[in-house]
Amino acid sequence: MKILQVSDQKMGGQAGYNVFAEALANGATVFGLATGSTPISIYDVITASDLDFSNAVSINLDEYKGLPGTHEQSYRYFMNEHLFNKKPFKESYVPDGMADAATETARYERIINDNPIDLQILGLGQNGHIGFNEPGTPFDSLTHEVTLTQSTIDANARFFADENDVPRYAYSMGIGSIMKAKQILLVAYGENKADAVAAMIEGPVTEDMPASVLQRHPNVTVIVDAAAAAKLTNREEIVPFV
Ligand SMILES: N[C@@H]1[C@@H](O)[C@H](O)[C@@H](COP(=O)(O)O)O[C@@H]1O
Repeated sequence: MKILQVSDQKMGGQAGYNVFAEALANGATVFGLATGSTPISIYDVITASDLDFSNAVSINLDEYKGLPGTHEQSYRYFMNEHLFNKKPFKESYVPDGMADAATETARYERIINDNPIDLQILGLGQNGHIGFNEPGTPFDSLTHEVTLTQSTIDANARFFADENDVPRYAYSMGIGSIMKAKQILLVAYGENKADAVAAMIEGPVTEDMPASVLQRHPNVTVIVDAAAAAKLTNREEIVPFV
């Protein structure tokens, strides 16, 4: 794993943009994208740039079950607002939260197989989840319906008027689907991610800590700020991004 430490999220946006732009320059045509507050600064730099990815395809990690793409808290809406409406891909796939679970998860996994992901961007849950793969999710899981944990519901409640409005289920790429990507960029900021960052990089590889599976992937870059990196003990592995 390559670990880049940035001074703040703005620098993280630049560092993440560099990884995206380099992949594109090297011929990447399929980008796996993430939602959450973490990747926003990367999308800001991408949309302000003159990068041309109008012939590339994007595939998002996950979507809340039961929210239509027009709902302001749906991940489709988020992606439209932060990236797709400003700079479109040739095609952008996000799971359809209104579709039947069995049909939609099978359809989505077929999309991933038909469009192998060159670069997958990931955020990190406070409990170490990637996509919506909560602790205990099998490492060989494919796109599936997820029951969100209380910790994830609590973390996401800030975006909804009422905690009871937070969906309890989601469709998510599985850990096996994510690990098929040729390259992975995981980004984490803030002290509330520090435990998960340390466990992901230095802890045992276990399904109890979904992101620890990345230790088995051959091409992973991690972007962290000082707060998220605070609990790493092998400090010499950390490369400052300036
Ligand atoms: N499904 C998303 C994840 O993909 C994201 O990584 C996580 C962290 O979000 P944030 O970046 O806002 O901390 O939130 C949600 O659970």
